[in-house]
Amino acid sequence: MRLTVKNLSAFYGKKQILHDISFPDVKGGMIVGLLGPNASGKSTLMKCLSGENKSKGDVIFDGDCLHVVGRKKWSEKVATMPQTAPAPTALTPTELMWSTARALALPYSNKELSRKIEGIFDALGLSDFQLDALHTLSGGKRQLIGLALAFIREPELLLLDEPTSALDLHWRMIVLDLVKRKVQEEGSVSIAALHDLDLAARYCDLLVLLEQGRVIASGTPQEVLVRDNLARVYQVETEIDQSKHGYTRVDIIGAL
Ligand SMILES: Nc1ncnc2c1ncn2[C@@H]1O[C@H](COP(=O)(O)OP(=O)(O)OP(=O)(O)O)[C@@H](O)[C@H]1O
Repeated sequence: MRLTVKNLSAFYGKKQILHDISFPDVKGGMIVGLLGPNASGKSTLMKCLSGENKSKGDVIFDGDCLHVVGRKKWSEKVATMPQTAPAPTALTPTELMWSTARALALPYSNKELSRKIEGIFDALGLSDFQLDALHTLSGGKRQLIGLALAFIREPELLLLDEPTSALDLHWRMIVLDLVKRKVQEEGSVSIAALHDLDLAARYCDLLVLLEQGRVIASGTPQEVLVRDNLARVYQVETEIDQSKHGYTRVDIIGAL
């Protein structure tokens, strides 16, 4: 599995939002972190990679070029967890999972689907809530259901738009540990838009730092998370060090 993104540009109407986005090829088993301040283009890039938004340039995954195979075939391999959690309706998580899987015509028997849903709910701590109406669940739990809906598709390319924004510290780690394990075991690729730089440093193999729709830096966390990049893009003064567990750590001193 390999994802290539070269010279990707995207527009809303006539306004260009993404400008010639390129980053190093992503191999199976890797998590890519998309970083950048509000409105830098992370969600737009996600939507281009999922095929939801039109784009120009080269987007090639597992030998298929997005702009050649078309959205329908592309979407068979891709699942997105959008920035917004599933709406707080009267549906239960179980009903939502079943209706989504059947609407997507996922090729599982009832028994297989039931087992898969059970496994995902178990991994995400949702088993006790599976028969509760969504509107009775917390924002964090509904965010986890958004992730469960992406997992049920067993995608080769998993796109996560701020997947942990509503989660507490414990669940942030559980979710990203799970994504890491999945991509490593399945050889799939995940791209996650993240605001938390320490989580990005800890879980991502490659970081892509955006500013106003352009790539400012891409590479390993050590290469991208440096004082000058963070001062330029986020207007913050930082000190960067290594935690004793070997992760890059960003100490934010203050706004510039
Ligand atoms: N549907 C749309 N129509 C027109 N412009 C849009 C639309 N969606 C986003 N934009 C613009 O595109 C730019 C990039 O937005 P985008 O949502 O991709 O940024 P982001 O980095 O994901 O931001 P955030 O961190 O706040 O979620 C912004 O200037 C935004 O106003």
